[in-house]
Amino acid sequence: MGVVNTALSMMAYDYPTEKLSVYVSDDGGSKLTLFAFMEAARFATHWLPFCRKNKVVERCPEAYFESNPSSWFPETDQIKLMYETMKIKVESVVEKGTIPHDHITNEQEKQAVSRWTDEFTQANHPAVVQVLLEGSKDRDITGHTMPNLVYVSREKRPGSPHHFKAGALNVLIRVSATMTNAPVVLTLDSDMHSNDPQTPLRALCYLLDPDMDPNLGFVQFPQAFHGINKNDIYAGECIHVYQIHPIGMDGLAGPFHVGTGCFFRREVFSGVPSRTPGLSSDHLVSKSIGNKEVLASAHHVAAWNYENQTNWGTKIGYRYGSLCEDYFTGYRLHCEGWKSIFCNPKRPAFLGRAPINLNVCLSQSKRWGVGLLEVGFFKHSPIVFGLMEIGPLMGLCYANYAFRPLWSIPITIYAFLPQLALLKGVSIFPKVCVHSSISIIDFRL
Ligand SMILES: O=c1ccn([C@@H]2O[C@H](COP(=O)(O)OP(=O)(O)O[C@H]3O[C@H](CO)[C@@H](O)[C@H](O)[C@H]3O)[C@@H](O)[C@H]2O)c(=O)[nH]1
Ligand SMILES: [Mn+2]
Repeated sequence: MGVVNTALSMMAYDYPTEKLSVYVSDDGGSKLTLFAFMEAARFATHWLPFCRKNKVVERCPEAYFESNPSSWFPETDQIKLMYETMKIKVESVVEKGTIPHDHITNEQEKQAVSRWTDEFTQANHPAVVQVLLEGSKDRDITGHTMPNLVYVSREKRPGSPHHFKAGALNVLIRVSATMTNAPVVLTLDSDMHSNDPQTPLRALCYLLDPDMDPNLGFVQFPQAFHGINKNDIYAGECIHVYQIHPIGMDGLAGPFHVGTGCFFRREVFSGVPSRTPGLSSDHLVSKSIGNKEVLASAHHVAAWNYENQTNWGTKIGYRYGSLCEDYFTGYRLHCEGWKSIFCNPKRPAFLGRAPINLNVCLSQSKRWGVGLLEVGFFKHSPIVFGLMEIGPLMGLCYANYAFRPLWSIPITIYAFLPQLALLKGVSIFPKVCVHSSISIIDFRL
């Protein structure tokens, strides 16, 4: 239900629905996820007008109902019941691992689910691009246009590299380019939700401002979290990464990309003209997203071998080669001359989940450590490539992170050495001579 809430909170943005398209990437390739989104699409036709009519600020349904809103509207009980029913239905389907026949209500849904044949596995399956809501056709219960909602599960074949999240995002960039090709793209992780319906307007204020540097490539919002334990014992909030350093970098070429909560100009991903003419950032999509041709090209660009012999991952799209694809991609964009801006409104634009147990925390730290060193010690190292491309200060900012995992060596030594020295009675610090003298500092007012 987490990712359903992510999508619903974005679909309910205060933004003309006919100009809004939400693409969901399911890297697990599960028909249960597709089912959850079919249900979400139905619920959205009630949720969106409810939020609009009552000017609800908290547009993530789970967070809204959890917050026990003080201003209870006449329809709140009804919509809450609707949400709870959907949640129970989806959770029971996920628990059973299969979708009962009576849960499939129309031919279109039946056809979509039938693509999960016996051979369909998580690591070996064709691309699935399913339009769940089509702005030009679907209406909410008040007759208002719905935003587009598209489910995407890219093709996976055993033995072929899929490049983790960077690969998934590149597929979404291409699929959205063939279907709607909006000039601004927001990326949001599945463990986050929008916390402020005005956020697109804030980002557009920067991106559309004629006085702004035309090289402004992305507007980065900080990551903020909910559900962190009181003392945040695993330092999951990472305030220096998400709040402090970006403010400093904002005075230079701009903050780094932190993987989520970021509005990009689509152009930044185009790098050089791409293989399919329809994928250039300025082409206008004239056909509806349900059109057969459009769907065919969406499936084509989500194929496992589409990127072979192309510049995807090297010169265009999210860059491959580091487990920290966000840091690496932002860095390469800065090196190409793009600028970024930090937008940190009082009410957090997005809220997400941070690691709250040791296991998750360690595996995240390990992944980040490996990802950062992959940048530090290879071809595009900030201390060589970076210093030349973005100058000493930005180069230093990026190098600070690329080599940060090396701190683990002195820190580990420091954690054990004093205790060992104490047990052995060896002094590890230089001896200090204490002279028997007394100094008096006399302050007079
Ligand atoms: O093969 C993969 C792996 C991950 N994801 C998605 O990537 C996102 C982030 O993954 P998560 O497990 O939440 O990683 P975190 O460590 O919490 O993520 C932080 O660090 C990542 C870089 O390591 C960034 O991409 C994230 O934006 C940043 O929040 C999620 O939406 C996943 O669904 C994929 O789509 N495919
Ligand atoms: Mn996460």
